[in-house]
Amino acid sequence: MTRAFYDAFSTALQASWELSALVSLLAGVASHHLIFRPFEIDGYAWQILFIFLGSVFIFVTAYIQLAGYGVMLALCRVSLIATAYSSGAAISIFMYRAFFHPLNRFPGPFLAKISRFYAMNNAAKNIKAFEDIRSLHKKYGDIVRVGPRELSINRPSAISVIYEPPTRTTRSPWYAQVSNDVTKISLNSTRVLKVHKLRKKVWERGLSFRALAVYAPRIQAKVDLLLSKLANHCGRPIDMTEYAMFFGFDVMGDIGFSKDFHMLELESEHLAIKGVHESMLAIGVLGTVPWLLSMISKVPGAAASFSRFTTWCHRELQKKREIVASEAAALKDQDPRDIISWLLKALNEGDPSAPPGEIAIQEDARLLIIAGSDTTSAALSNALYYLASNPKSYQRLQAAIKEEFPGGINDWTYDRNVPYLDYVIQETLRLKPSVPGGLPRVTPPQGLMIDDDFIPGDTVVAVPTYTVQRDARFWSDADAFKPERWENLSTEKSPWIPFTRGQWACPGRNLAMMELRMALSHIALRYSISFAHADASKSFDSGVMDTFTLTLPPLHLIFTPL
Ligand code: HEM
Repeated sequence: MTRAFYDAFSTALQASWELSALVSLLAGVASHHLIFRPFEIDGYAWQILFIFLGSVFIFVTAYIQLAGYGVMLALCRVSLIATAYSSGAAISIFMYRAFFHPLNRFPGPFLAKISRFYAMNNAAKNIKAFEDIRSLHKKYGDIVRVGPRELSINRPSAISVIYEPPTRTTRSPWYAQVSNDVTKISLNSTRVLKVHKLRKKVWERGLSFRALAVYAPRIQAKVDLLLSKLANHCGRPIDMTEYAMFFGFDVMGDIGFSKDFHMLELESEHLAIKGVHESMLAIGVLGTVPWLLSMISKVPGAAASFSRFTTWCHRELQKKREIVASEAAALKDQDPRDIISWLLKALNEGDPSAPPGEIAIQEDARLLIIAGSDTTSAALSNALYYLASNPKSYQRLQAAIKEEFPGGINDWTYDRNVPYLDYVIQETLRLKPSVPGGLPRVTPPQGLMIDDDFIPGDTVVAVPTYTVQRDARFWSDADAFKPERWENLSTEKSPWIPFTRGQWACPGRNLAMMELRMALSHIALRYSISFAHADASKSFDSGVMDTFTLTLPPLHLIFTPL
């Protein structure tokens, strides 16, 4: 058998140059249809590259050893084979995507059909993927082919079909950038429905109303600290993007780990958090081509700045473990005091909803800081931007809060409901959702129907959050900030999805609302707000970047005491 293979291989090597090129070309076409197309290879880019290079090496050696070629001739011959193979694969990919793909009946830019590099090129130009998608929908309609196998679907009816139970969609390969191994990834990267559902339970406990009651005084303390910084800057410009970011991370450090980043106190960014922010731009651009981001993130040193944050999280997790172990007996009947302790408690008690392994809890530790900080900070800055831009809405907010708390700040308690405050937050998250892009899901093999449109199986679909939340067909005066519109609207029945919906929805929604309500009501009771200079409003609005979460430019405001 081995001998027969050896003889056949040697004979094949002797084939004419034309025949070798033709066979290699066909092998490229076959690889596309038998491997690249049916299998999810996004996470294996390095392996594929190494197999390709390894094959080149084996062929060069074989031509020299078995066919008696000189080195130069062997290199030329193998270059021809490699080029023919790559061309076969590339031509096949191009032809299939451009002319034979089941998504061909959906409109979209021609280059988007061919490659995700189209989206990457757009994202790299202005880092405003959410605006790019909105323009595509204006041009092409409700369903746009935004990638070879990607559809963006700007319809309220698509929200329930794609995201809400009993949807049969799953998370797309975008979520597999770290790994597909459920023991090595965070909740947010988990794509297996059953595993995700189980893991989500412990997060829901750690972010339940009962848990929030334990965290509330510490959030209040951070609000007080933020207010003291505003008092120090009274009447002078302050960059609220920066201070809202300090606030968001300090809160998550505290209720996530019972650890203080001291960013508000020191008025500077913690080194570990700087690492996160330095990586955001790359995520915004490279995230448009998931296999490339996955590939680059595996290059040693490529994620150096992010690894400062990873190191911080691992160290804090380790310390926390020791604290939880030493306090276990004393605190037996008490609820954990921070989110990571809920996860550790589940792990220690063998609860099936605990992170399934050491790496999984490390990933969750990172997730809890990242998911909870920039999202809430962006919402706070954006709310202040809209309130400064719309003095009437701000006065109405102040009046509504004063009506509930006639004694002012000393009278304030969290348990009293101020509907207009929630309308302000909802309207802010409608116009500027902290996660503005559509969250990609894969349709089940049998496909699915959205109204009368059949979406084929294995298609990556998403409802573009920013676009659907600003569509004039679903919102009157869609681009205007009008908190009062929420008097007659429900967040669940409108195409309002800043926290997304269903099983994958944000478990931190109530915590975010708590932080935002506390911060905004305290500010409204104490200060009037205005822009620091004529350009402050415009430059803030136009400088927003889509780096998966929003990255905001400086927001220069002046707070004047009432
Ligand atoms: C205004 C603030 C916030 C917004 C707009 C927001 C939005 C979102 C969105 C859209 C997702 C889905 C992401 C995806 O599927 O890829 C998500 C997931 C998540 N969020 Fe939030 N979030 C906010 C605040 C928070 C806070 C304060 C926490 C607290 C830790 C948090 C924790 C999480 C977690 C753990 C997930 C992953 C959920 C899962 O995979 O099932 N978020 N968030």
